[in-house]
Amino acid sequence: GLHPSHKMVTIVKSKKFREQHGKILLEGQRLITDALAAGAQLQTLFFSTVESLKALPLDKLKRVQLIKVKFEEIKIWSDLVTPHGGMGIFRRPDHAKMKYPTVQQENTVPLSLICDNIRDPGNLGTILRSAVAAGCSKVLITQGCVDVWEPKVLRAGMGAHFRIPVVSNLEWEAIPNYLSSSTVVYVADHAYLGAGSSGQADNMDASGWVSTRQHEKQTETEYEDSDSDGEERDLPLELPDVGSLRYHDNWAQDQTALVIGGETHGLSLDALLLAGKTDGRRLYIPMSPSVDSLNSAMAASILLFEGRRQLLFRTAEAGRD
Ligand SMILES: C[S@@+](CC[C@H](N)C(=O)[O-])C[C@H]1O[C@@H](n2cnc3c(N)ncnc32)[C@H](O)[C@@H]1O
Repeated sequence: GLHPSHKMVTIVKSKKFREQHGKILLEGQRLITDALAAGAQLQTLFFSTVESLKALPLDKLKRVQLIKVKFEEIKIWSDLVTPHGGMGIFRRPDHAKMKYPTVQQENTVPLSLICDNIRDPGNLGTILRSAVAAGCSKVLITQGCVDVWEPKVLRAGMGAHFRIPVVSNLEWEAIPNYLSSSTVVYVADHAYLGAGSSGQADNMDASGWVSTRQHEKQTETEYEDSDSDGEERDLPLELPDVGSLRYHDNWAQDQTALVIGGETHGLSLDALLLAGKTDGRRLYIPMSPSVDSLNSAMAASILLFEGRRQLLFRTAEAGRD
């Protein structure tokens, strides 16, 4: 029969357990090492050979419950093809208490990523991996997204969770608390709406919204889901008139945040409202007319690397005079 730990691992893999007990499961030597280096707290480690233990920082294993199991058992539990280095049960990391790699911190640009309704774990992990590679300073993840500690997200993230602050489970109202007050929020949108009347202060009423409703079709299809949590809320009578820029136009100037929408739900109304409030724009990657939209992770990568390029270029320009 199976080792009693089998049940334990199966349970730790469930979202309910992660939420109720504040624990996560990490597999493989690389991820476990990354997590330990960032200060995540390992509680229980399942390992199959003493060899695999040696690859881990021994000083960090002092107060850890070590459980030796047969390699065959780890293979049954693991999502990895070659699950060397075992499986560790960690306390769910608190971004405020983590220590991220210095080389990563030295290479960030003032670019934050906000994930909105990303439901697919492979996409979310891929997006995190790109965000780290593009030198984002942090990633904010709203409640409409898949759990960032789900094994598939961790696997696709390739250690991204332990390289920059990833703040998850956020309500939209809390997002501004994680952005400096000068941050301009841009939203990735596969629909190109033209310049809109954004920026033309004479069209705006006192609240900063403009009162033209140019894009009837979009307001009906894209935002149907924005209040599906059953909560009654006062929607603005008009959508904020947030105009579009192409991704290669100048947008990343100073403190910048980028919102990426989900696979089926797209952008939320909250995202657009925040873009409107901060004088941001929609960002559009021009596509062949036969294509409706790009995959969320693909769009995120293109925009993040372009944002990085623009931010670095501006810094270089400023440094010259
Ligand atoms: C698959 S698309 C969303 C499609 C969804 N059915 C909808 O109606 O909104 C996923 C997300 O990727 C981003 N995206 C996709 N294609 C894009 C493009 N060409 N330009 C800018 N962002 C794009 C947007 O943030 C979008 O919400």
